Amino acid sequence: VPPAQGVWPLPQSLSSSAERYPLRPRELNFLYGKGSAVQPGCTILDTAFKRYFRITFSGYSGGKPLTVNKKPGCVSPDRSLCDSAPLAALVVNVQKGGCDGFPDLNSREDYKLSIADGLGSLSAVSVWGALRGLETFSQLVYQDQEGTYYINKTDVVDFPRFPHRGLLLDTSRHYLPVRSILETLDAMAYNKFNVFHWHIVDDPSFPYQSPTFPNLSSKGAFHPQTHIYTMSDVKQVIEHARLWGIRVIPEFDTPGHTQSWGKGQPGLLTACYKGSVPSGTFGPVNPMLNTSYQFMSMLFNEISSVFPDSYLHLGGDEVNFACWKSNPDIQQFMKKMGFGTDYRKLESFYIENLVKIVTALNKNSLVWQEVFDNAVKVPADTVVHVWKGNKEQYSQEMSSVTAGGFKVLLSAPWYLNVINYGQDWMEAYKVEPLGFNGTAEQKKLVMGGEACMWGEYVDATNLTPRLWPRAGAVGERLWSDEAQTSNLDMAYDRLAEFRCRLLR
Ligand SMILES: CC(=O)N[C@H]1NC[C@H](CO)[C@H](O)[C@@H]1O
Repeated sequence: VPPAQGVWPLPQSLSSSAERYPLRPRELNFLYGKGSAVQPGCTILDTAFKRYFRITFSGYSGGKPLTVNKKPGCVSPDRSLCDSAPLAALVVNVQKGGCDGFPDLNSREDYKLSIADGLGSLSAVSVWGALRGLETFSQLVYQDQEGTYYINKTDVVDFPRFPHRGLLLDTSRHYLPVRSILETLDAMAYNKFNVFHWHIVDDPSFPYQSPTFPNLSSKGAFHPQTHIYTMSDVKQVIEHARLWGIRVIPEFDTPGHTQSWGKGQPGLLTACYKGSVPSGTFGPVNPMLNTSYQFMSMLFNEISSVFPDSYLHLGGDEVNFACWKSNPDIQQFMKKMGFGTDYRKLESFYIENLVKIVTALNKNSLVWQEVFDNAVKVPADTVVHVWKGNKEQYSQEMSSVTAGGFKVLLSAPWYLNVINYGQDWMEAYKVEPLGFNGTAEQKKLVMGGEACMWGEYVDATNLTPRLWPRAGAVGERLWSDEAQTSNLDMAYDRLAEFRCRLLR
């Protein structure tokens, strides 16, 4: 694969020529341009320069400068006469200042990269775009058979097709050690993903250590000391992600998927009944008790200060009404509220109250599609996350949600926890997020999507091989131009090359 074609995801525009420049690792400098609004001392780029030096020259052992080799077609016996001068520097110019912030949905990730006449120049509007350009630069460098590093004369103008390009990890079905999360963030950056959707708690375990409610993890985690995320673990993940330009959006899924919550917060979940007596099992959060909302208010108040992103994912998926139906107090409450026997109204009552709590904390909400399907009244800027059904069903859902005026994210065809024999990356690659019936206005409401790796059968032993390079197919679909990425054979060659890079 010609090196420039190896860049993954494919840039919006890339042109390169046979002209190439050798690179001497010990002589190449990443420099801030004189006019750059960002200068040394910007942690994000200072650390990125170091990181990308290691990544670009990952095969380099620091030995003597490698012999400089022939330019193609060079006939002089004196090899040194043949090569162009080595690339001396990559000069980075960032238009807007700001290095101590966090990426968000509106961050500018576009950049321009040109390698010509022995000089590399990278310009970007923000540091986040500069990070994307550094990733592309690192993928343009290659070694010839003698090990000399080269980069071809190249011009790149690039920007993402969608602003929300996410990956969900589920740390409840199986605990994932922090190092697995950090490694995943690194691989996400190589694929230009920019959102880590941390599905941090669920039915089986509650590993998030809440300073406000320490019993939630001490009673609800798989192990109260070893299978938890302390505040410093959480802050380490958030900072590591920030340095890569990746947002961290936590999901505390309620009212369903909350079995582990009940261990540390007695009285929070609905007691299920068998006839007229409690069965001893528990169901969704009890939506009729004020104590439930007081608890949620305190917990989400803490979560809002721990996680800086302006979005929180509230879940709202797969609420099983059977337990609510069995409980005589709930039955009483349904009558009092005039909900009749429509338990979707009770679910809406709960979600509406929760969204009010979260909105009061100045956070925007992401919710799974059931919240929309059950006609829950939510603020207009709530993002609906489509996850159910086959192509026909999720396309219909995308159409309905955007017709309702809501922003939308697509995950349904990208449940990578579902594995098949062979090259199933192709199915993920062929997805067209805008392939539903709708007006141009509706299409503008598609913020992007997320690949999901649910943890029922995934832990640190198989997470990475199950995720990569399959998730790369989603990464290219969400970053690159649709028309330029419709050929599976070309994608195969580039993805194979990219996988080799990942293995370095
Ligand atoms: C929104 C959503 O996906 N909810 C559940 N659906 C099935 C998944 C496994 O494929 C997980 O169990 C997940 O918790």
